[in-house]
Amino acid sequence: MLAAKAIDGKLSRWRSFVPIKYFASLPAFERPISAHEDLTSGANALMGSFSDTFCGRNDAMEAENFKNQGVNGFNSLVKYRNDENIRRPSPWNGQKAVASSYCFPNRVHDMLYMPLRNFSSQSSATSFSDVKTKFLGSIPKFVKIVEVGPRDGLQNEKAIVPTAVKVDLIKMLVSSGLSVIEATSFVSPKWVPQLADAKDVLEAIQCVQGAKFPVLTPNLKGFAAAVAAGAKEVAIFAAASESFSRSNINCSIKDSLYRYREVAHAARNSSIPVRGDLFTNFLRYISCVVGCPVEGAVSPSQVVYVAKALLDMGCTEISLGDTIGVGTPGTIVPMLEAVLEVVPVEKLAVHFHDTYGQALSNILISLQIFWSCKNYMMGIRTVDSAVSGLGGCPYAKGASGNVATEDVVYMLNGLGVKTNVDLEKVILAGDFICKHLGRSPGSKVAKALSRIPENASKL
Ligand SMILES: CC(C)(COP(=O)([O-])OP(=O)([O-])OC[C@H]1O[C@@H](n2cnc3c(N)ncnc32)[C@H](O)[C@@H]1OP(=O)([O-])[O-])[C@@H](O)C(=O)NCCC(=O)NCCSC(=O)C[C@@](C)(O)CC(=O)[O-]
Repeated sequence: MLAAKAIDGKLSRWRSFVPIKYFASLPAFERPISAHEDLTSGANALMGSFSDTFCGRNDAMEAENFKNQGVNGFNSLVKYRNDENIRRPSPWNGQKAVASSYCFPNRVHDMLYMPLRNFSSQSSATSFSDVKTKFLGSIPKFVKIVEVGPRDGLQNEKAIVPTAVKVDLIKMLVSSGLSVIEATSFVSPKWVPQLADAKDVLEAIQCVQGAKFPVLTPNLKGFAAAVAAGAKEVAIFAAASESFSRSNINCSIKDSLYRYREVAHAARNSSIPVRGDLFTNFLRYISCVVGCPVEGAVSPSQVVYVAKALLDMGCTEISLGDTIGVGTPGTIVPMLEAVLEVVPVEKLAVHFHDTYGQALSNILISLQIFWSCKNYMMGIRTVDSAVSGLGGCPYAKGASGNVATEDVVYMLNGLGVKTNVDLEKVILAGDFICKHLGRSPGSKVAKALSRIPENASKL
């Protein structure tokens, strides 16, 4: 087991830019711990919130004991509090556990947190709209989900997925209502052999109606090949970190921007009718927006520099990628604030990997964020995700999958945000590709629903 100090040292790589103003209302312990707040003061704060919660004298003594044991005590305190939460009635909302016992037999923990809603992710409580206005007012009514599984997901698979399976997956995703599906990449097959069939995939889905199929293009060669295969939208991908740029596309940030200006120029000039339609969109990525596998924390100013360059060259949408999934709301908010200074909110998208399990909270804070000085009253409206949480980047060691589309849809349904995506159909698509890959679904929602008897679910 790693010593606590070593873990703390590793984590401090990602902790440089912690804002307090967005989190001022959080209890001290739940506020992001900044570099100068150590675990012992976290234990102090936890003890405070713990004592508030349980009030009893024994609890206070227990908490004091744990506190005196330093870091180990901190962990024991968390465990003690969790155990007590299970043993006692839920202290936060006073609701009794009502989940039908046959759904989660012997799962006291699940039952305590199960809302009184018969497995629906959507609140039926009348007071929910008040809560929504108070806390979730800036959340858009509609969120566009950009499905990146067939590209970001499959580029990272050890086994090469047959073209026909990729095409079937894309068709299933379209039938679920997803309106933008990143289909593949026109990159060097020596670098990403998993997507060497880009031309065949794109040609095979030309007749599929109902969705857009952007493809990644790292240079003019990729752009030309994509257009020849029928692409109507291309996405470029720059990095906010110098080292990642070199390992991912073999050139500096500056050189990559030069290449992308060439692609942008070609895109603008290619009012070439592409199989009947005009070439429409030129989009997208900045990788490593809060952390780089080589350099550690990435400063918001580096992201702003690249974002401004992409905007100036004509990108219609800029997706901010936490490529290795190290961000928390504590680092995502200052990065977004900085980028919103130069890019209008309606042109931004977020792209989170779930390595540390932070993706949904990062999405939620991105939907909530608004830039009061400029009167943006709504947060970000475009979210990337991958069916079944597929993904990772072959050039970002340690990056795990993208946030799962199923989990994002479930959360947005729960918030009453429209996506036009049918959760059940995405789950089927996830099941299809996971069976092919020989693994169980990476989506928590898909896993949970697979455990519930069919007639118990009202989703
Ligand atoms: C950019 C290059 C091509 C430079 O690679 P290079 O080796 O520096 O390029 P080069 O110009 O020297 O060419 C080398 C060879 O590649 C060929 N080539 C050159 N370009 C192409 C092309 N477009 N399509 C097909 N072939 C190409 C070229 O013709 C030549 O072939 P050879 O003469 O040796 O036979 C390479 O580094 C590359 O393909 N990198 C792509 C890496 C990649 O796809 N990474 C994953 C996507 S990024 C990501 O996942 C992050 C993101 C977007 O999801 C956001 C997030 O998660 O946060």
